[in-house]
Amino acid sequence: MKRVVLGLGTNLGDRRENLRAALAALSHLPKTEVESVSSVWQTAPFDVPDEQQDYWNICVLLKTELSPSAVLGACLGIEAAMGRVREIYHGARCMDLDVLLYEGFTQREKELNVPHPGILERAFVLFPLLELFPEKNAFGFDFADAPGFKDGDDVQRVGAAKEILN
Ligand SMILES: Nc1ncnc2c1ncn2[C@@H]1O[C@H](COP(=O)(O)OP(=O)(O)OP(=O)(O)O)[C@@H](O)[C@H]1O
Ligand SMILES: Nc1nc2c(c(=O)[nH]1)N=C(CO)CN2
Repeated sequence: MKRVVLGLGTNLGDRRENLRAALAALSHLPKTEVESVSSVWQTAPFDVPDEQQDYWNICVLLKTELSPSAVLGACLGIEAAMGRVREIYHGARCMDLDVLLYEGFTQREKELNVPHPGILERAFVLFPLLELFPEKNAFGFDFADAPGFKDGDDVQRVGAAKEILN
């Protein structure tokens, strides 16, 4: 089993229901277990082209026997099943699933770029990620001093996933 970290974000429609639906779908993936889920973080839209609602972001740690490309395929499938439409670059979306980290795997391709190149720059990823890995982690990343924490004023903890998403 490999450990995989996904980043989820939603800022269109009912953000609570969207995160619930995505987590339910992840829990039904074959050969995969959801090991832990970060708190829900409300974050100002970062690097977007228009006026948008705040995001709700979480990170999810999975254990899986799926390959990196199968995990990506599952993420894209969940986005599609939830009705995601891609029109504008970084437009508002009901669900975005990013493969942030996959244990023992690095690939720099447009179709699958892992570790995700934005991790250290994005407060909306760093806050939930640091909750999953408060100390050392198996991915060789030191999140604690990442530059993205400078945007921490725009990040608010909504609550534990257990409370908010049950
Ligand atoms: N690590 C990754 N996780 C998810 N998708 C990836 C990854 N690396 C490359 N991709 C590719 O990116 C495409 C998804 O782009 P999408 O429109 O969701 O980008 P975005 O989420 O808006 O931007 P960003 O990647 O900056 O967060 C997918 O078709 C996928 O093939
Ligand atoms: N706060 C926040 N901003 C974003 C997010 C996101 O998940 N949260 N996702 C983006 C494109 O993937 C662009 N900007």
